Amino acid sequence: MASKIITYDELKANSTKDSLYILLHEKGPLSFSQWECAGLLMSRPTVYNVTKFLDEHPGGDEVILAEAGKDATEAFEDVGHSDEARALLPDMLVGEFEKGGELKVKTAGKTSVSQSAAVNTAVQQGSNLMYFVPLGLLGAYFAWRYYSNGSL
Ligand code: HEM
Repeated sequence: MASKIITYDELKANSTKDSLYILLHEKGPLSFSQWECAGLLMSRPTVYNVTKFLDEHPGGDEVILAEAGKDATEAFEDVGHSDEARALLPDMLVGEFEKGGELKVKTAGKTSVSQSAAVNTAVQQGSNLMYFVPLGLLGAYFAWRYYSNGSL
């Protein structure tokens, strides 16, 4: 099926209440857990026109507006939208997002990327501690045995 290609500029140009496009990675015919395993390889970045739906959205218009000009996939999936919610998407379809446009979306959202990098570093440091604390205790134990044997 030939699909319209939406550029990053078009996505940005439609980021108000009067005209709002949302970028979502369409998961295709797989169920969510299968899609999660297959990761982004199986999904296609797709643009939807949600302008008319904004007032009807059970989660309110602000949460969707906050995703304007960004990749809304994570926000959309985090909510755990029902199959009924997903079934509404085809009627709002505008087209496929331009290849490489995602890079621009990622650059535009740099702060959140660096924030998650900071979280990753913190988690990594936390798991390093998990190794160092027991190793340190073991070392202290042997040092104690060595010195206490020596003094006997
Ligand atoms: C075109 C995209 C979207 C559609 C078609 C859609 C549709 C729906 C529908 C039908 C519901 C009712 C519950 C359900 O059936 O799952 C819902 C709830 C909700 N949606 Fe969306 N949604 C969209 C995008 C978003 C985005 C981007 C967010 C951002 C966080 C969001 C946040 C929420 C929240 C928080 C609820 C829960 C409301 C509640 O139960 O109080 N939605 N959505």
